[in-house]
Amino acid sequence: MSRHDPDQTLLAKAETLTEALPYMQRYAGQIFVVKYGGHAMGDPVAAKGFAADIVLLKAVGINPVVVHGGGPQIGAMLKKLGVESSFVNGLRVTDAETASIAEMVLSGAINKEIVGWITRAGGRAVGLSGKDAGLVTAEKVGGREADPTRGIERHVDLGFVGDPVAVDRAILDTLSAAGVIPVIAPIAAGVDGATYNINADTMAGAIAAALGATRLFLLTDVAGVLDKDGELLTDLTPAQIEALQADGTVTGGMIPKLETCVNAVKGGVEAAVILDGRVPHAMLVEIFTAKGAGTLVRA
Ligand SMILES: Nc1ncnc2c1ncn2[C@@H]1O[C@H](COP(=O)(O)OP(=O)(O)O)[C@@H](O)[C@H]1O
Ligand SMILES: CC(=O)N[C@@H](CCC(=O)OP(=O)(O)O)C(=O)O
Repeated sequence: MSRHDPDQTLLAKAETLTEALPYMQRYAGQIFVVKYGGHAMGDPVAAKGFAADIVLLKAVGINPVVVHGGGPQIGAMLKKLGVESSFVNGLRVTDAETASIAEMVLSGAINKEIVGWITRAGGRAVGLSGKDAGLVTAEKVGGREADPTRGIERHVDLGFVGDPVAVDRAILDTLSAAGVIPVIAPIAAGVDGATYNINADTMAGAIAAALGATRLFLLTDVAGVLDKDGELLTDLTPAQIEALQADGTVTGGMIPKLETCVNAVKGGVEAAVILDGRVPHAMLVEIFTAKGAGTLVRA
């Protein structure tokens, strides 16, 4: 066969590229915030694929901003060090020792690992946390939980758990303009100078809203939001999400995730997508094909 004979496989690949072209043109210059969850990053092959996808976004003119989690990895380190840990409504109760271990795992180990993956995939990445260049300022959250004995909610002190209350985007704009992909750990300083541990979904949502991002991607370990029969819900509005929470279809870690999506789209993000970070190139399918992947939340 000559080098120029038509090859159906190659033609299909070329068609994939032409199908992607209108999306590349539409999204060039826009910001996509990608949250990479601790559960999604477990598999090294998937992690490599994730890094290649991020580098591809940058190569076609999109400005990706990565915010990562690491809940399971913090849990493993706390266990190794013999420190007890508990969660209230999906948030880790964080005393001073836990905050320092969370910072070590998130800003130290995981952040640099992701920067390494992106570098090996041919991109240029810089790792930072909310502390760097005053990117994010945190405020202590007021935790609440149900009191089963009295049938009402009671106040619980979550310690050094923070909510992002201000985002200074200057450092992100500088990095993006220099062709660098920012990789952000969900740790920030409070106005009181203390170190706060922030839920990574919440951190990603606040950064996406502050940047006026076109998309917020939350990469996790399920195909998206599932209904009571386990079927994927491909599109949701804030009103539908409220109903899913009220009837108990959505529980556990999916609750703060959907709240983040609702806050992001109400805060000006065009759409937020929850999708499976373990499925190779799920994000590319969602961005560059008509079919899409995961659950898309729109105002
Ligand atoms: N209706 C639902 N659809 C999909 N996942 C759900 C639903 N309700 C609860 N979940 C749970 O939410 C989890 C995702 O949240 P979480 O474990 O916090 O992810 P991550 O660590 O990636 O942030 C899923 O693995 C699933 O167990
Ligand atoms: C306050 C709080 O809960 N912080 C989280 C931060 C990491 C995180 O959110 O990681 P995932 O996205 O992998 O769950 C924690 O300590 O686990």
